[in-house]
Amino acid sequence: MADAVVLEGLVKTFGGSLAVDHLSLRVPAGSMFGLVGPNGAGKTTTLSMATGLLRPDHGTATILGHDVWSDPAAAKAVMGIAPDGMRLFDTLSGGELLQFVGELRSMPRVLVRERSAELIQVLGLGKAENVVVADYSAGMTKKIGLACALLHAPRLLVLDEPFESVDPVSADTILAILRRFVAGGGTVIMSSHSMEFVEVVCDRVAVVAAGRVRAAGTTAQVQGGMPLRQRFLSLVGATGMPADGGLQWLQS
Ligand SMILES: Nc1ncnc2c1ncn2[C@@H]1O[C@H](COP(=O)(O)OP(=O)(O)OP(=O)(O)O)[C@@H](O)[C@H]1O
Repeated sequence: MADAVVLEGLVKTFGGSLAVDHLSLRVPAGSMFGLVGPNGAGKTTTLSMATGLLRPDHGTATILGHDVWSDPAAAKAVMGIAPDGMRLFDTLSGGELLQFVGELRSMPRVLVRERSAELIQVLGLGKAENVVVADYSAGMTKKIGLACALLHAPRLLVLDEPFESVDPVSADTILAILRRFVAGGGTVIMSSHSMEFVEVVCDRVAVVAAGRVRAAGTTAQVQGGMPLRQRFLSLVGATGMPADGGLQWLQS
């Protein structure tokens, strides 16, 4: 299987502190790929460098054969991204935002209208189509962000926590959309903190900690015969409450 994403030796330092440390990763085309790791592991920084939002200090990112930093237009044409906390033009309504994104992508207006109507309906945003995005709930914002990422029918979707804040019905819908996308040859990379979810949904997974890949492969390979949560904790080193019980004052 050809690789949809190839990351080689990515490095990013913020103010002398290493966020991503010579990270290399391959994501085969047609996979539903989960990127997991503790808070601050470097997932968002990695995805930002992979999608052309953040310039790496070192290393390369190649999307479907296009180098993200030497040929950004070609790379960005084939991907749809919904990064965490992405600033949307939130003074626009959901419908206007999709029109605007379509224009940025130089899509024909009729096509944008057709696809927007379908996405808004499927994602259950019908009542919110004419409401400004600033007034959306967290889950609605997630869904309109996904609609923006899907509008131009990309071949790679890069999603930061796509199911966070989303209700179970909408999560099922989003999952069905992503599965259909992958069945059609598309590739999805998603970051997530839900091990149970990644275990069920993703056919491949990479565990990142302190800016490095600790394990990567098919989900079954990474699990090594144990629940992903357990494998994750053993890979990243579980740190929890001290055995002697910290925070004694909470019981006072
Ligand atoms: N713009 C920035 N300026 C300074 N430090 C940053 C910046 N962005 C990220 N970092 C630091 O880089 C490290 C990795 O952060 P990153 O957001 O990539 O982690 P993450 O794995 O996505 O975490 P989370 O699961 O909490 O979202 C952290 O130590 C973070 O404080």
